[in-house]
Amino acid sequence: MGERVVIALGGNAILQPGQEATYEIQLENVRKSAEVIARIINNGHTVVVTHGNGPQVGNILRQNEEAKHVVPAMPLDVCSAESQGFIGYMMEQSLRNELLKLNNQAPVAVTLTQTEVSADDPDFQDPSKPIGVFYSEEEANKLAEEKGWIVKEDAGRGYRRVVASPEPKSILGSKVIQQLSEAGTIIVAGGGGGVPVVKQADGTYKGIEAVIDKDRSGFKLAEEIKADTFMILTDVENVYVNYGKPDQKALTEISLEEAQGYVDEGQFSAGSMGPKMEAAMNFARTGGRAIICSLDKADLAMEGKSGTHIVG
Ligand SMILES: Nc1ncnc2c1ncn2[C@@H]1O[C@H](COP(=O)(O)OP(=O)(O)O)[C@@H](O)[C@H]1O
Ligand SMILES: NC(=O)OP(=O)(O)O
Repeated sequence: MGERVVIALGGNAILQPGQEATYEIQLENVRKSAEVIARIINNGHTVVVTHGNGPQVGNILRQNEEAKHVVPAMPLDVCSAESQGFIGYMMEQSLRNELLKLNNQAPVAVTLTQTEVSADDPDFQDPSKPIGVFYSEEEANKLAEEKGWIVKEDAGRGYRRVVASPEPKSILGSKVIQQLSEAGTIIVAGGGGGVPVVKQADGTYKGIEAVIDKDRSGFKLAEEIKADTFMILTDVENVYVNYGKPDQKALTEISLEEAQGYVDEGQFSAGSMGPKMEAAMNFARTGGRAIICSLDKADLAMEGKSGTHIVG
């Protein structure tokens, strides 16, 4: 039977480290992702796609800062909204085109989503979210000094600028996303984690400068719209124990208890697999099906034939 599945697309699905961030390269990456997602839809599932924006929002922020003497610079929450629009445009068009190739007429829509966070979140004091391009340690330190950036090492892949990444508390408008999804519409939502907003004393919302982790917001979205499955797509086929060591072992199906044991052993790096495992385990705790798998084999993973499955 068809399931309602939230798919969180990793940064690699839009731009791989080292690739030039041209429109053409990003569109082709998105098209390839859409090809796999279209197969899942064509197998009878209703998909809500959510995606990262780290490279894109970093580049948009930089464009704003470099051109601020010509055009006023926009704050980071507005850059986040711009990145959602940009990636949502590529994703909607690519999904529709790939579905058409399969003679599938499923309706596709993008919702520009806001995500509530707390202004008191500790990440505002010690930012952790890498955005934009990668630098050598030397280049990164020079930029930090010149521009007042905070830079950190990103999961062994180089140095990047970091910004605050508060924990998502709720997805604004998730009811509408749920209704559309229950009616069979394919939705792109919560892109880049959603635009971060805070609730004010009078109940109104306003933007706050941060970038939310899309695996954490993807879990919130999957929970709030009561999805059957939450699937995190990345560039490795499985989650591994002793990852990168000669005795690394692929995990195929693990219980929450087993997963917690590996978390306690420190098996999952903070800047990469850690947040994915945290999000997948949180969803499994709600009784749903949680999968971490490679983008290329997402359709197989959906049928239980690939990836790491965490069961509650
Ligand atoms: N235990 C582990 N098992 C599998 N991959 C791991 C593990 N620990 C760290 N990783 C790394 O996590 C990466 C995926 O995280 P990340 O690059 O942040 O994903 P994405 O950009 O796709 O969201 C993999 O490419 C791998 O190098
Ligand atoms: N917002 C976010 O998590 O982006 P990346 O996945 O690109 O880091």
